[in-house]
Amino acid sequence: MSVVLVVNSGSSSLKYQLVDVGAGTPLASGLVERIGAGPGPAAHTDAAGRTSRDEVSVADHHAAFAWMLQAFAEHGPSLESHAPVAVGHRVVQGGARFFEPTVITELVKINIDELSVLAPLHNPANLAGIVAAERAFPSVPHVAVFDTAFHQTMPPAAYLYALDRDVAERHRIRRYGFHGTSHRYVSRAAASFLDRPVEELKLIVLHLGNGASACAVDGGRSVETSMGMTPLEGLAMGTRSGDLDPAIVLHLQRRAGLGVDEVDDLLNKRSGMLGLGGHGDMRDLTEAAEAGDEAARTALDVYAHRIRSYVGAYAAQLGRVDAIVFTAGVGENAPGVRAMALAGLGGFGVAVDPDRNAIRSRAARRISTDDSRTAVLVVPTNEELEIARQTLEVVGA
Ligand SMILES: Nc1ncnc2c1ncn2[C@@H]1O[C@H](COP(=O)(O)OP(=O)(O)O)[C@@H](O)[C@H]1O
Ligand SMILES: CC(=O)OP(=O)(O)O
Ligand SMILES: [Mg+2]
Repeated sequence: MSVVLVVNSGSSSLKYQLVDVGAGTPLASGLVERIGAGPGPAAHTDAAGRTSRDEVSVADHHAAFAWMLQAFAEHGPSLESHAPVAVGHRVVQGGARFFEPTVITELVKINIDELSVLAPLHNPANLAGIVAAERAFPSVPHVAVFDTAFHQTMPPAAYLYALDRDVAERHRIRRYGFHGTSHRYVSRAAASFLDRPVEELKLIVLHLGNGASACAVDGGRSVETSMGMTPLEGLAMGTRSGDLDPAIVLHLQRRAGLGVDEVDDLLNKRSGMLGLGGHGDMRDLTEAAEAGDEAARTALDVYAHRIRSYVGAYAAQLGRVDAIVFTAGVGENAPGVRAMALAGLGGFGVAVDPDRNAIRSRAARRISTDDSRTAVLVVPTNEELEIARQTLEVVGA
């Protein structure tokens, strides 16, 4: 059995999953929240799906790992009989430097740290998780799997901003794209569902989670994606604005008197569905909209409108679309959002079947009508399994 521990360290959370890569199944998973911010929820789920919940005050990522080790010891499975052969880390920003999963050395850590200027909200937390995990698991290799890696195949026409070339190069300003691990996994899973080689397919993948991004996948390679230099660009998200006129940022500083950090906070944490509709969580937002809340309804309209714009743009870039694929928390679980996003596209050969769309399932499925020229699919993502597989490949276990 090849067991890999997958770690996704956020600024205030630690998510982990122990994966049996051969079987493709999780042996355990868990989450510690509100790291460094007083008492917060923590949960550990064992292989049988039993979840034990706790309320913990963890000061930092080291303490979060200590909680995790304790949870394994108390609730299983045992990390002695299911010892991980490697630890795979989600790292958000790999810049133009990392385009493959990479065994973590001191030099790699310096590079991840240095790339923090391009992902100040993500890379420092990823690095803190790596350092803590190395201490908890000192005798196995640690591997970084980058969100940006899959998008390194984008052509310059897609990744360049129309900025002064010297300024852009000096500051490494370009589109990097994120959620690559998910876009890669889902595009392959969609191909396998359609029973066609991914090399033959032109796909639009819509990863709609708390963060959200669209990706045009041509022959299995990312050719365009909606997130840019940072995960702020593109679709409207739970709390992030997505696309804006850049002059708005200047206006907020010049006229509204906001400082740089205040603008950063506004655009990343208080905008999107939260800012427009009062709820950053799609479940709460759709509930409010159904109860007649006008602001929530309008926010949903904006969310769907933005997705439709990207679908149209990517269809034009690809020249043909074999399938549009919904994934992640919202994409997998919110039929109303899926229907709104693709409404009115019948003239372009995209037709969602309302009955198929309403079916709740955890399996990959088709939700388009039989005569829809473009298939519309729901394909659950599994970033942890993909990270575990790539980790195992690099360490050659
Ligand atoms: N049944 C559901 N209906 C609507 N939205 C859902 C449902 N389940 C989860 N979501 C939404 O999915 C989002 C979280 O997606 P997820 O992929 O888990 O995010 P992330 O990994 O980026 O934290 C939240 O907005 C949540 O409300
Ligand atoms: C990169 C990114 O936006 O990640 P998440 O969706 O997990 O916030
Ligand atoms: Mg996610």
